Amino acid sequence: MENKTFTDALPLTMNSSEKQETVCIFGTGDFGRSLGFKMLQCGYSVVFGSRNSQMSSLLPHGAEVLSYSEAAKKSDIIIIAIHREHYNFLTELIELNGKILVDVSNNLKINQYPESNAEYLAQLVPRAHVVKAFNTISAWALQSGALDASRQVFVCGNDSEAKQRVMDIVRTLGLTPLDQGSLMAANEIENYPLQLFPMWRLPFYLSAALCVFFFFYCVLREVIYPYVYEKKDITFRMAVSIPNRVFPITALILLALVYLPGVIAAILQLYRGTKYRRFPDWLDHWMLCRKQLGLVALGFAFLHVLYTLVIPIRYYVRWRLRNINITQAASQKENSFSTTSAWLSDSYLALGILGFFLFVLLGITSLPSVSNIVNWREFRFVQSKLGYLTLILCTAHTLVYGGKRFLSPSILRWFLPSAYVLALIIPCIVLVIKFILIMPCIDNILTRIRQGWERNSKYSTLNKKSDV
Ligand SMILES: NC(=O)C1=CN([C@@H]2O[C@H](COP(=O)(O)OP(=O)(O)OC[C@H]3O[C@@H](n4cnc5c(N)ncnc54)[C@H](OP(=O)(O)O)[C@@H]3O)[C@@H](O)[C@H]2O)C=CC1
Ligand SMILES: [Cu+2]
Repeated sequence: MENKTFTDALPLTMNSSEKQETVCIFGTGDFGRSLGFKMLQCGYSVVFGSRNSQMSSLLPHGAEVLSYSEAAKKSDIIIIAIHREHYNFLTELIELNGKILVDVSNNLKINQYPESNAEYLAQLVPRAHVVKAFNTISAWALQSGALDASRQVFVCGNDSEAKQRVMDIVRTLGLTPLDQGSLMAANEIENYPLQLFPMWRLPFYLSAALCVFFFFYCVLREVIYPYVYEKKDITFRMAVSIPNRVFPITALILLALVYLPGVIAAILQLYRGTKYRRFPDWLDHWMLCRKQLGLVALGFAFLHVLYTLVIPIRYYVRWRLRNINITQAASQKENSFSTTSAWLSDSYLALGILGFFLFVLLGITSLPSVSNIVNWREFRFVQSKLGYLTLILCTAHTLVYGGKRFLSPSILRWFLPSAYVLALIIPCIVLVIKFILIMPCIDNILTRIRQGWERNSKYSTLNKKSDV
């Protein structure tokens, strides 16, 4: 990477004839310096407020350093790049009255203080207009220019003019401001950088739980059971064969779980007869992480493909094929060709390949760079229609692979059915309910509910009366 230093800061966006806007930054720490560097680059003139008003070699070239109160006089926008614990001295600065104070601070823990840092600042300097911004951008990213993943700057504040001016700065710095409303949103904005993969947590835990459960289930049925009853040591199956069951099963169940909340929501709407009631929190959260669930499912499907491709080079498989050949040669008897088996094997492979292809297509269309170029209707079409088609193909792939083998009672071991039978439960439930929901009579009611029609007309007349 190109090694930039603070002294290289040169205006990039403003030409010399334009009057440079002055911005004041309180605090010459890591963040204050990085932001100052970026602002100088973008054509602002920067004045630092500091306890030590001597110019240090660490500060960007072209910036001025003054005492806090002197610096505050230079600009009506002051960025407070100081930790909340040191805000106290700001109460004594009368120069801050009427100015726009930008709170960039973060905390070490979620909900560390009763009120957000920005609200606390607003209490300390009640006559200033406090705007929360920049806290999700790191000093390192500002300095190195590595802002690709985090160009979004959440902005909130009670004074809309102040907020607008801060958003203009954000835009000039090449970042994307996202207006989050009043200062009440500051708490959420401050908690945001402290969250670790919030939307990925449920998919990760769920897939880990499914993998562990199905792994031990398969080991019990396919390794321990033969050992107990036939004294056969087939523990080697734990390396490839069993994972190659666990991964597709996990992928199929996760894919079904992407579509399950949608059908639950539809059933809830049908039952309540209105769309004007909130879904329970767990359902809301589940709906919000469907994309992540789908991507994790795609990862497992990919693993299944890799594990399947190595089957021909496995020692056990080569040994078995050779033995069959030798036995047939010795007995001079050829196994007869079974058209049914050929059909079954080819169709489950074809279903698997097509299912995987559509799965990958679904994954690609969920990427922001792709979903941004299709409209909402096209996105819904791909994610819903194509998604269900993928689920149908993958379920059929599993069904054909198992065939009647999984369902015959003789395959029960310790009363446990094959893991594939368990894997098919949720996908089949989702597909059956979906099939019922798209039947014209039910689909009509659902469409009307979604257009705002209330089934319980007495309720709606009462409502209208109370509105009057
Ligand atoms: N570092 C980062 O990547 C990010 C930081 N932030 C936020 O920016 C703010 C500044 O962070 P950062 O620059 O990393 O912190 P630093 O500790 O590096 O800098 C804090 C600055 O605050 C000033 N300050 C004023 N009063 C005091 C005091 N009593 N004791 C100590 N320092 C004081 C100091 O400047 P001086 O010596 O000039 O007076 C000091 O350099 C924090 O609120 C942080 O949460 C937000 C996003 C990212
Ligand atoms: Cu498969």
